[in-house]
Amino acid sequence: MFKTLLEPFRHPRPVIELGEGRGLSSGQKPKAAGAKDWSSTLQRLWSFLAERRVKLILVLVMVVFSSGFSLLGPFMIGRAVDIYLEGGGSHWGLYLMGLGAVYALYSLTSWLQNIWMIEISQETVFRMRSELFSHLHRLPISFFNRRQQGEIMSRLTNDIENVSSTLNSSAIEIFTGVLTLGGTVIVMLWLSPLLTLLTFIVVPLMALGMRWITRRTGPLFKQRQRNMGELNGYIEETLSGQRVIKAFGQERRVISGFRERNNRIMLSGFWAQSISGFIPKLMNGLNDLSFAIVAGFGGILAIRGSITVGVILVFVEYTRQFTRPLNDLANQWNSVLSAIAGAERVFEVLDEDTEAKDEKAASPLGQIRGEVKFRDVSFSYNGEADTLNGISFEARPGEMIALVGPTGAGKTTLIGLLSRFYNPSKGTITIDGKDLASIRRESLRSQMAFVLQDTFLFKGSIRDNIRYGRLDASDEEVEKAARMANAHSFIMRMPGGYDRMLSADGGGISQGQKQLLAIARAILAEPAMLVLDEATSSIDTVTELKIQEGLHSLMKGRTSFVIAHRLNTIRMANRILVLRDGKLVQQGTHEELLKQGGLYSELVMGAAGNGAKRPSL
Ligand SMILES: Nc1ncnc2c1ncn2[C@@H]1O[C@H](COP(=O)(O)OP(=O)(O)OP(=O)(O)O)[C@@H](O)[C@H]1O
Repeated sequence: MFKTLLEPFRHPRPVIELGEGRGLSSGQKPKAAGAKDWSSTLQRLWSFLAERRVKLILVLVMVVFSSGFSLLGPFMIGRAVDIYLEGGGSHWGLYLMGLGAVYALYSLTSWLQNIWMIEISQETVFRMRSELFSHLHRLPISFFNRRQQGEIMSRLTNDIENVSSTLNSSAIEIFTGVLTLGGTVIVMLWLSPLLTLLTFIVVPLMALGMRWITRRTGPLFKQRQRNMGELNGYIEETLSGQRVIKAFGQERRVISGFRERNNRIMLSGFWAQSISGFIPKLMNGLNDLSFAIVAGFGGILAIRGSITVGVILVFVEYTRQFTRPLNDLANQWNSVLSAIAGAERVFEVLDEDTEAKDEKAASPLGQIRGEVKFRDVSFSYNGEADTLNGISFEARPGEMIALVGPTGAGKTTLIGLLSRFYNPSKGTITIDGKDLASIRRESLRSQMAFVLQDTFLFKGSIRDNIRYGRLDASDEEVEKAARMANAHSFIMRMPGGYDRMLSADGGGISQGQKQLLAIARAILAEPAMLVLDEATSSIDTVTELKIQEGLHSLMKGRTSFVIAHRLNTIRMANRILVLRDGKLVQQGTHEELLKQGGLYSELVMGAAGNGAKRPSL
């Protein structure tokens, strides 16, 4: 066990900010965060807090009061003792009554500062969380291509929670600590500069000890946050991949993968907590030392008559008060480090570029006819090799265009460009003669509907899932769309009909039924243009026929782009685009292309050999 725990020290893991998911090559690893990064993270965190500056000022005022009252307490005790010893009558009793009032006010001001600080911290993390979530939804598809969902979620939950709990508890402690420390030193110097200097002997020792400890714990807290993100990513991936894991009997491997990641969290957590656990011990030891110094030297000074016994009492109490905030600050430092690590990971996502902004002059599209032109369009994912190369074609309004070609030919990428998920690196795409780059994304996508292979259904009723196509559609319109999509009869056969609740991602219904719901959803949206990715999974002939009919009603009068896998669909197309290695190698109707021979004929022959049902088109 101990050998394993020592592992991070023998082979320190490289600092990898976003793990493999981010797609950074080893030469691109981000730098380890230094003090400069911390200060810029703290500045940004401050910019969030500063929005609540009025409340913050109130908290500070309460901190000043409560610190003042906590300083006044021991002073009054000392005075009461001195007055009693000097035989000063009943004055000492008045001091004790005043002491009661001071402690009551101390409790009130502490309570107010706590309540207000909790409010500030909750509002701050609420804004951070909202900003992060809306930023995530403005990020380009390429961002999500590079990352695990669970890792992203960990930033929204764990990391923000870390910031929240530190703001809740540590911020007050730090304000109070600094103020109490300052106030204590001033009063101590006023009472006895000599004793104060003697108390200060322990300060350099404290600073050295703290430096030693935090230098070790800081990176470990950061590591723990990263490990937590990694584990969450792994959990999400393995839960959503349950079917594949079970089908390939990979449970053991998955569990051992989990154990490995869990172990990393345990190790970084163990060392971060264990080393930071030395802080109170160190502080207590040094506290006792300064206590002994003050008591010993104070006693000598009192015997010589330079100070009173009351002053020694006050001093002993102040010595405790002097080391306590230092102790608190030291303890809070670790949680501050952990919050900084969390905030850094949140800001990292906030710094990601959102989808390239629409050009200033970008205009809304207006109702489109659906004439699409690609002019010498090229595109590359990584800025190196072209995924699409010199593509030119035309789709007239209402035409159905089938995209065919071997796997990896670039069919999905072409559709991605048409929807402006990506921008072409060369060439232009126009809709009704307008350059896509000059059209607002939102107005473009609002006129397009997508029926993709991996139809996504949300947790909710069948009706709500269809209504996702047009939120203001009435129940009658929803049912009409379902009838046109051929989905009505299967919906009515289900218990609950349209109100039947689906679990997340349409659990509880078949692939074919999911497709029919997706078609109904698209029909309801009444788009001017359609993008269909025909399912490759085999569906029974009856359902397939229903899907074909549903698609037929959907495509009528709409410019449609279909990534087609079935000969029946392809034959229906007004034009077929044949892609190979990112190039458009042939285009025409089914008959024209068959006459030409070439890749299309080969694909169709292969398909025929395959039983003509599922060609590898
Ligand atoms: N996000 C991405 N980042 C980098 N390369 C990608 C990305 N998506 C696809 N590619 C690459 O681009 C090429 C074209 O992929 P695309 O998905 O467009 O092909 P496809 O014709 O739709 O294939 P399939 O029929 O298998 O779905 C492939 O070589 C693929 O590896």
